[in-house]
Amino acid sequence: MNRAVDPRQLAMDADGLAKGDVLLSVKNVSLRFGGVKAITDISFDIRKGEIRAIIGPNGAGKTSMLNVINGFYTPQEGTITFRGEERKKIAPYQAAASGIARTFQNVALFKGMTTLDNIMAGRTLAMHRNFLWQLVYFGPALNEEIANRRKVEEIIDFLEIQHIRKVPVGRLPYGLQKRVELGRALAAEPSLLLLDEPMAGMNLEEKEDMSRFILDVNSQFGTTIALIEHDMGVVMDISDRVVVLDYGRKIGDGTPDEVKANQDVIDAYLGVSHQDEGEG
Ligand SMILES: Nc1ncnc2c1ncn2[C@@H]1O[C@H](COP(=O)(O)OP(=O)(O)OP(=O)(O)O)[C@@H](O)[C@H]1O
Repeated sequence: MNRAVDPRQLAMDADGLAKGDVLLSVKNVSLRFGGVKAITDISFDIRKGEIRAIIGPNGAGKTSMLNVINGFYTPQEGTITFRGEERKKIAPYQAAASGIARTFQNVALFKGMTTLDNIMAGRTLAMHRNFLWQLVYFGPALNEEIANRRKVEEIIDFLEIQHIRKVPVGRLPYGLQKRVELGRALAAEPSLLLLDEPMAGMNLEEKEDMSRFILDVNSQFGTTIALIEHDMGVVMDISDRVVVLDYGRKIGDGTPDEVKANQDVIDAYLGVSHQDEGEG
């Protein structure tokens, strides 16, 4: 008998989700530091295959939200559901092992190590074999090492950083360090990539390059991306959907056009220049 194949099935990958399915959902999350309410009762979701931006003024709770998603902080209330698994608490290494990778506001790399070694370090997470296994099964372990190196070289080619592969990252300009950090996160082959201000401190050309790489990671690797970014031009250009926070609360959620037309968002954030705000 010839059974009809669900076309969505063909688009599914290892996690059993198709493009557009909910990959991660944040439900009624609240996070406090003593008396400071960093996040208050926030809910939103991230769909597989999309680029989702989280925006808002300084102190709105954006980084705290990423830290909840990847297990750095445990919220006092609410839950996170990732690939259908609901959880209240997860350790960062478990989040990483389950397919969530991230970059940081201030580049987090081993500054004395080369580009190649930093990206190789990011690959460690994808190595499933432990040291004892490698001792006993030297041959397969060697093959795994070769496969890992191949993947790392693929990422280096993809990010166009061949010329700096042997350079210690501490000697690189900031824009390139950010690109290496993206490579380090990609090396783990994440299904969800969290980027905390990937364009911060970059000039226009570097921002354009980074935007292109983010779009290419999304389209070529199929990686779902959630990013925090203050450059509204970039956010509105590259994001599928945007969630807007203000004083720890969600005040808007939708496509870039919907968010741009949302009066609460205009009043709280888009109406004032972020620059002016920081200087005030
Ligand atoms: N570890 C912490 N201890 C105490 N308060 C914190 C901590 N982390 C964040 N906060 C507070 O929580 C609130 C939200 O901070 P958060 O860094 O998440 O905002 P943000 O939107 O990422 O800001 P920015 O755009 O400036 O990075 C702020 O009032 C901040 O001072």
